[in-house]
Amino acid sequence: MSSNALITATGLGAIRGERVLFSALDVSLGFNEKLVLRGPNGSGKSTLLRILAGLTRPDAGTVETAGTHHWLGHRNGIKSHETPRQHLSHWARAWGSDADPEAIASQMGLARPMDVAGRLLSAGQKRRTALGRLLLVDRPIWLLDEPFTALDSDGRAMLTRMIDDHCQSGGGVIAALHGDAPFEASRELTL
Ligand SMILES: Nc1ncnc2c1ncn2[C@@H]1O[C@H](COP(=O)(O)OP(=O)(O)OP(=O)(O)O)[C@@H](O)[C@H]1O
Repeated sequence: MSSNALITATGLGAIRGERVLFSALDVSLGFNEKLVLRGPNGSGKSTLLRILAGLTRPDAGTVETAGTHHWLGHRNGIKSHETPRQHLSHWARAWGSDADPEAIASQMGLARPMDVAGRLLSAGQKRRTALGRLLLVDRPIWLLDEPFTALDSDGRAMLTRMIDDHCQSGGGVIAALHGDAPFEASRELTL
């Protein structure tokens, strides 16, 4: 693996049913890089992110990583009874984080709904809660599946700053996106 890479994936292939989603695909992510994944619905962006996160085995190829990752899928993963404070506290404990979950929730614009159950949160509040997990522990690789979904303009600006800060401090991001990227992408990969 290149010493300049957070991720080096080589010869990746994924077959779903009769369909080859991709084959012989090489993907790399360098330090400070923002790689945007593009492609129509069903082209395999989520599948590729899951493979890079080690959640799904590729049908061909290898993935090498030089660090830990955060993966954020389409679903926010917040239980119906769980408040933003409880959700972030749970993951802070699970990951041995020293971060203050309440401070992170506030930073994510969740001071008001801090103690509101997940089932009552708006779509954007749920997404902000899920995004707060990225700040609980410092992991160099962020794998984000349509992370701007449901965010208002302030939320989009906030996530853009988070991504910029993360990459400026040596991390890398791969994000599947539809539409314009609110941040300046280093590279794009179309499936
Ligand atoms: N476990 C599975 N079994 C069968 N087909 C699957 C499975 N997982 C994914 N697929 C199919 O693989 C294709 C790629 O799905 P994927 O979610 O990776 O696409 P995507 O590019 O992320 O799409 P979108 O832009 O709609 O989110 C789809 O046609 C999907 O139905």
